[in-house]
Amino acid sequence: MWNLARVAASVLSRSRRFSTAIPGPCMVHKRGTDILHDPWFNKDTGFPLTERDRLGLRGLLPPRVISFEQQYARFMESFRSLEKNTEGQPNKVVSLAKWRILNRLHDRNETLYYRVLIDNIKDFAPIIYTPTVGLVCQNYSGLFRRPRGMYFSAKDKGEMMSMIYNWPAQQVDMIVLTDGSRILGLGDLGVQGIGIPIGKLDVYVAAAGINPQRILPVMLDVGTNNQKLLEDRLYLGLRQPRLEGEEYLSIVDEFMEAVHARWPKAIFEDFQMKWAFETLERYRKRFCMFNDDIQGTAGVALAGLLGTVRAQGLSLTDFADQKIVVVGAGSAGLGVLKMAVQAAARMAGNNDAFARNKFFLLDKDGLITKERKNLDPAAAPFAKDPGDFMGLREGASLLEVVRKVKPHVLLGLSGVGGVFNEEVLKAMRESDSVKPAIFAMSNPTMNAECTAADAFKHAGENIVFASGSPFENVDLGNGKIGHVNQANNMYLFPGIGLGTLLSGARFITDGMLQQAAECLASYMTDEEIPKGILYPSIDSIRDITAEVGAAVLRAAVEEDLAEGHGEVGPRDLKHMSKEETVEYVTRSMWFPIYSPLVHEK
Ligand SMILES: NC(=O)c1ccc[n+]([C@@H]2O[C@H](COP(=O)([O-])OP(=O)(O)OC[C@H]3O[C@@H](n4cnc5c(N)ncnc54)[C@H](O)[C@@H]3O)[C@@H](O)[C@H]2O)c1
Ligand SMILES: O=C(O)C[C@H](O)C(=O)O
Ligand SMILES: [Mg+2]
Repeated sequence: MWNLARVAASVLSRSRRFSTAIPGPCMVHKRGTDILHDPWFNKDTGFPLTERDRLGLRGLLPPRVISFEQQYARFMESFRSLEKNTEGQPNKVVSLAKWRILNRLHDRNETLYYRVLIDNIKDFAPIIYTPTVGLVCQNYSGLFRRPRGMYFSAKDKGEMMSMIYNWPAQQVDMIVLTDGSRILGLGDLGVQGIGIPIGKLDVYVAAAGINPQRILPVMLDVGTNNQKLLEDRLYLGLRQPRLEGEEYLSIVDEFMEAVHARWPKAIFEDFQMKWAFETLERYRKRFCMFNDDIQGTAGVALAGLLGTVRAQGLSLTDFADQKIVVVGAGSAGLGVLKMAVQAAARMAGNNDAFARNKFFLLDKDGLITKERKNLDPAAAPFAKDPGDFMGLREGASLLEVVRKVKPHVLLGLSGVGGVFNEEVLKAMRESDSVKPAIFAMSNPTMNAECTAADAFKHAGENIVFASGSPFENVDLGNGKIGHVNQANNMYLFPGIGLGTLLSGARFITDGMLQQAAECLASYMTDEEIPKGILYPSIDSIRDITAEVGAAVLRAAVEEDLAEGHGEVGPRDLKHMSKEETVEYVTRSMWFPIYSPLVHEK
């Protein structure tokens, strides 16, 4: 059950900072320029003289040794001057320039890259992740300089088991995989979608402290149906239409078996988008995997929805009475509905039918009812009986639904920018809630269902607002601020991944995901919530991830799924208190500092 007592405990733990122990030595099998060209080991001008001797680097670098702090300051200075020099230029130009400077550092020196990323996560997350990552994917073939991650294509059929051994790392803990068929709200971007696994795994490193030597971004290229890309002479992917049906699944099956054979404990995240539900069902009991668009998004949205109940001064059990209009019946929207209905049903004493009654689902053809032709089986459980709510008919428009339902929450996961137009937002003024909530969760920024400014302007100043991509807070005048929340699955996926990894569980269960959502929901205090602050600041993402990771780990222990990780076995995990589990998760996070390098043949 949703437990407000957690709130107090979680606030206490927020003062705790992650520790930075003195690093142990790191074995390296290379020497000389090979080390300088390897971003995992490269320290640029930071190699101490003794290490330069040991590793055959003397003379390959300018003589002065620069400290890590100085290197950090130098990078930040160049970043700030780039910001200044690009002031006033089009958004796209500025965003790509910022991405390039970070990407160059990523390619050269990962330790420094992840350190600046962690320390400046609020500023840099929008560059390496949403929304700029969308722009990077759209332009990937032109931006391409060097590969990152692995590419498996339909042409590799029969070869994947051996290909997987081409990856240089001995151990991989976390894999993010896409087939590029639905990249944010930008559609099919084919091989260019690799930017998403790269960006998500950067967030895994920054937020969850997954060791960057143990991550693997993967693109599964089965073709693209994007005609523009197929005709683009720079396009780097397979120039063929997407494989479908059994042909498609046989490629994914082969890939899954190949990876599992080498790293049976690796966790997969964010599975194929178009095939999201089918692959989730197909693999979730055989492999340690989850689908972030379905499951991560659901948890983050649910945490926000529960926050809106608290913001209205109601008790959490009142969630069961909230009327929620979900716009978008894809992998994300259906995932949110499923989890929200389960939570509402629990609160209403397991009355599933009662809970469903309060949810309204729309897609591009309007309100989904049981009369819908070719009703998607995944949407069927949420389809309304036509006419049963104030005469709402099959295909009713969003405006009509909002006007009649007067929902407490309007939640968009449609991928369509601007569908919450002025009329729809104005209709939300008639909401039955004292603090109506508007969640424009589609990414990137251009695809958000509305902007933050429009939401406060048209729906009123008393709303609670959340968006998938970041927006600035809105100045409402007279010293009042309209707070903008970022309802993005980045609040949960790092903790789900890290908690699962440390638990050693072989599967990710609904119970583990529910605990993750519940943990995030209880993170905000009773002082913050009435101000419309539903999620913590991204600045505290490591602390949040430690809490979420611990919640996931403890759920795995409770379900008897935990097999332990490294030296810490299942019995140790069982005996850890909640606080000790959070400490353990925090201690397990990799933190970027230069380790002494020792050459080994
Ligand atoms: N904030 C987050 O954490 C988060 C997480 C996952 C997905 N998303 C975003 O959600 C969006 C959708 O993702 P998805 O995987 O569900 O995509 P999808 O393609 O599976 O589903 C899109 C759905 O929107 C519906 N739709 C299209 N046009 C519409 C319109 N004009 N009015 C109403 N509905 C309309 C479609 O019919 C479909 O049901 C994307 O923009 C994605 O970036 C955000
Ligand atoms: O990538 C994001 O920012 C969130 C989500 O996974 C999405 O697909 O939009
Ligand atoms: Mg996604």
